[in-house]
Amino acid sequence: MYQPAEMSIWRGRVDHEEGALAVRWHERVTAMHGAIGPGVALLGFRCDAGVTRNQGRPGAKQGPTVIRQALANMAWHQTRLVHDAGDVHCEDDQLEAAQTVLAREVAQCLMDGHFPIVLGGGHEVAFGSFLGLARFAESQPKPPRIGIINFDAHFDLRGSERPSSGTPFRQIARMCQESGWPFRYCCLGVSEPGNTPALFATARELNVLWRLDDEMGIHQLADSQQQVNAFVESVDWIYLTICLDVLPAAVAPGVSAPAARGVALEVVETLIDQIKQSGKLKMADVAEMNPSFDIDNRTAKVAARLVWRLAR
Ligand SMILES: N=CN[C@@H](CCC(=O)O)C(=O)O
Ligand SMILES: [Mn+2]
Ligand SMILES: [Mn+2]
Repeated sequence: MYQPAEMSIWRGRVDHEEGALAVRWHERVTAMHGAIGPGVALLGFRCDAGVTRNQGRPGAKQGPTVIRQALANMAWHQTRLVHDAGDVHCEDDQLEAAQTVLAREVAQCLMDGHFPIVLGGGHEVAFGSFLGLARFAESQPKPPRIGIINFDAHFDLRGSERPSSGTPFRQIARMCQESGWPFRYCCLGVSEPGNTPALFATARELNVLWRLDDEMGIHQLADSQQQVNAFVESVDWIYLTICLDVLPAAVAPGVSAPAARGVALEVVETLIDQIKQSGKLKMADVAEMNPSFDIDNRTAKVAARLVWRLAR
């Protein structure tokens, strides 16, 4: 289920006649195995099972490939090392097993001092990511308060028996309840037409903090920043998860459920920078990249740009 990095994917334009600073990602990313020090660890989660189970449009399995391809050609402005930590493959419908393997890999990256960025896959990636972070948290002398910040048009709080891309935060809430941990979840960019009253009721029951997409315009940025700041202040560690369908469909068409409105990229990027500057960000993932519905690699490029920014 786990496969080490396939480094042949890291290729792109070469600008060496421009001098020593003319460097792109494909010339700097190294394989995790044999890594020379802690850095950013890119880990792919190749999975269609979550979206398929959630009545969505499959294709996210190819997400990690197209995000890496888009990253490969980006200019290198990074100050830290970036390692490719390989991929977790979900075979057929073996979603739970794939999430368990992802958790193991994430926990290992964290133990080794890396900053994991997981490339999805549907949003079922979040349960594996959180499991890995929770495992690492348990190894700390003092258990940290973990806060989840999800940029998403959807709560993904479905209560279905079968895990899917629509259930990860409900699964996490259940796990927290069973373990006696508080569930701290902040969902930014929620679309009212995209979530039934039942999901809003669940969010209320679980004390979820949220902000609607139509409360996140550029003119409302200060209020959004204040809400994010208050949440960040209330926790020790942050797990950041970005569902690409939080962005307008014109910016991110390559997802299972494109957003009619969405939150502007400039707002999402500004808030991500704010979260990063807190120094509490422990890991991140980018979910729902689906190349089957992309237009001219727009979504892959925007996903890569977000990873680029997180990995600065
Ligand atoms: N991970 C995405 N989940 C959304 C999909 C909504 C849709 O397909 O319209 C959800 O379950 O609500
Ligand atoms: Mn979503
Ligand atoms: Mn989602």
